[in-house]
Amino acid sequence: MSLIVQKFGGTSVADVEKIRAAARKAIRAQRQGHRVVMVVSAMGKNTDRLLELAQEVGPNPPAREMDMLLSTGEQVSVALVAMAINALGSEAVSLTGGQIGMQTDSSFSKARIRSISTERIERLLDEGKIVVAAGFQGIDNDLNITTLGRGGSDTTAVALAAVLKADACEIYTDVDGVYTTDPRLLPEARRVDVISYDEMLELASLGASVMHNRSIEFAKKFGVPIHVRSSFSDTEGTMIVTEQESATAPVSGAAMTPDEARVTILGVPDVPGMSLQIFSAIADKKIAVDMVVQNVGDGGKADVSFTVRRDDLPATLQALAPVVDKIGVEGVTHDDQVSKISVVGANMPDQAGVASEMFRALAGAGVNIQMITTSEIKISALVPRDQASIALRAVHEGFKLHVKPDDAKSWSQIKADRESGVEVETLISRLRDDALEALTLTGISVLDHQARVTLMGVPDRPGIAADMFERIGAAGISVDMIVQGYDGEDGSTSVSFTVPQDALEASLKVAEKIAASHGMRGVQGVREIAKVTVSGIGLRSHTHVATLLFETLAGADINVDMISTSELQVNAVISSNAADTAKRGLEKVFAGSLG
Ligand SMILES: Nc1ncnc2c1ncn2[C@@H]1O[C@H](COP(=O)(O)OP(=O)(O)O)[C@@H](O)[C@H]1O
Ligand SMILES: N[C@@H](CC(=O)OP(=O)(O)O)C(=O)O
Repeated sequence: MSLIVQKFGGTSVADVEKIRAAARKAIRAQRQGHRVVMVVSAMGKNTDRLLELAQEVGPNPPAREMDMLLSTGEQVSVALVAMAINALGSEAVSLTGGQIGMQTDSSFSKARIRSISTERIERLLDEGKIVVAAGFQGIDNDLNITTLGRGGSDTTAVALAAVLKADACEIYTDVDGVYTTDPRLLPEARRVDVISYDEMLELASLGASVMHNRSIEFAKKFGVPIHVRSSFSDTEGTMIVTEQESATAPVSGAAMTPDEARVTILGVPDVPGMSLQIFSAIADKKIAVDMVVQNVGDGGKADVSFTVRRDDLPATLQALAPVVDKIGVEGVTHDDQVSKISVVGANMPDQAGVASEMFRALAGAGVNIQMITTSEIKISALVPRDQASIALRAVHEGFKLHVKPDDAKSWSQIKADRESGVEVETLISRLRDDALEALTLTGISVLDHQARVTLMGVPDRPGIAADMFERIGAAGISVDMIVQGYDGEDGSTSVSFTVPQDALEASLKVAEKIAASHGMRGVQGVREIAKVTVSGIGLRSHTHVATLLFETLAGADINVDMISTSELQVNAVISSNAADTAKRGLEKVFAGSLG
């Protein structure tokens, strides 16, 4: 008998009528012959209300008590959903996270799942019951209640689908699928039939709140197909699977993270270990650092810029104060009026000019780009917050995301193309019962024979990045990593990018011309660099990967020139002659996580 996991988010159980509608969906699935496990979130905005209540009682509530409080939201809704099912004539049993045997670590408010025991659920299903499980919560070794982080019910659902080897995992929500961008922000956004795990993982961590990013890590790791669909209709939604919708479209989705803050540390001594000191001080405070750009400045000094969530800015500055004093920098600037706009596309690595197209779209809308980072399948630009909405619309329009690509495939076509279910079987056999959410790395690689070009004193105004990368593209040079920092002192920034070593001369020639036409300070070229890449699943949520990378490189006296991070990769550009040492060091450090 097939098994379906159905997850209902807060908006889908916001009132009694919606609870009844959710109950009817589960009953219908059961009457169609499926065994049904529901995962339910707290009603409507209940979690927000509980958070406000805690703040009213006093500042800085203990993390353990917060989880105790927040978990009550789900306890209310599972009981009501089970009652609704019983009232409609079917049998249901509600279970808390502890009762479904959801064992987590003890990181309150962001606990990771260790294991799930399925016996009780299976027994109840065998008895013909619908199991209504509380999303978002678990218990640690000491039976403390933990929560998985905001939006974590998606992760509960996908994890349950994985361990129960469910035939389907349906995420019911208030939109009828995944769109090319948040349809509430951009009504012209298009619903996609299919999106790949990699694309959804990046989009989810870049602001597409429709899915919790860790649920996609799970789905990718264990090959769980996810169906995102509407609670309020029966239309087919979006399938999140290994495959992507189009084999040619350079960009599949765009996202905005509105509340970001930028911090720039000016004049950091350009010697090994500096980044480590800076970022480990911040990591110690459990603050997630996002876009990291290190620009090689003049005279052996570097400017290090990064972004954090706007709420985390005060704590970040506090954590930095002793470090910057110790290492002796020239100054620290910050701006909490910035937003991040990102585009994501699995076909990006095969196509030149995607970055310049994004920069052109932003320039066309008069948007000034303050920072840029690129990685394998995403490009992010930091923009002033008051321009964020026009920036999102501009990139959505620029890449014609409202238009379905000619070669777009439907889920049924993709399914038909699949040879067999073998791949899923092998993935499921990788289930490890003791550390379901443990870090999984897929490789450590070195891309050697690269060169770096840096343009210094780049004027901080709209259109410069677009012009720069269009001219480089027109010269037939393919650019890999791009980073643009922000120094905020004299209003100029610097931009670095990597190219194959044999394209260095040509790149420098174009760069000199660009520098002359925009009155830039100068151009620097470095031959013999290499990009070291750690690849895996969910690397941004496993924040210690970047810290360990810095630590390992600093420990081997290796200086990091450029950095970029994404959900799939952490990249560091270093000198070619240090590449082997770096690779060996990293392989040793990450030995336990390499799959
Ligand atoms: N790319 C996207 N596609 C669809 N919805 C998105 C996207 N990005 C953000 N969203 C937002 O996600 C919302 C659904 O997530 P959420 O409010 O957490 O629902 P739930 O309560 O069901 O978990 C939608 O209403 C939509 O505004
Ligand atoms: N109730 C929790 C968990 C959750 O996943 O909710 P939702 O499914 O409504 O995003 C929260 O608000 O974060």
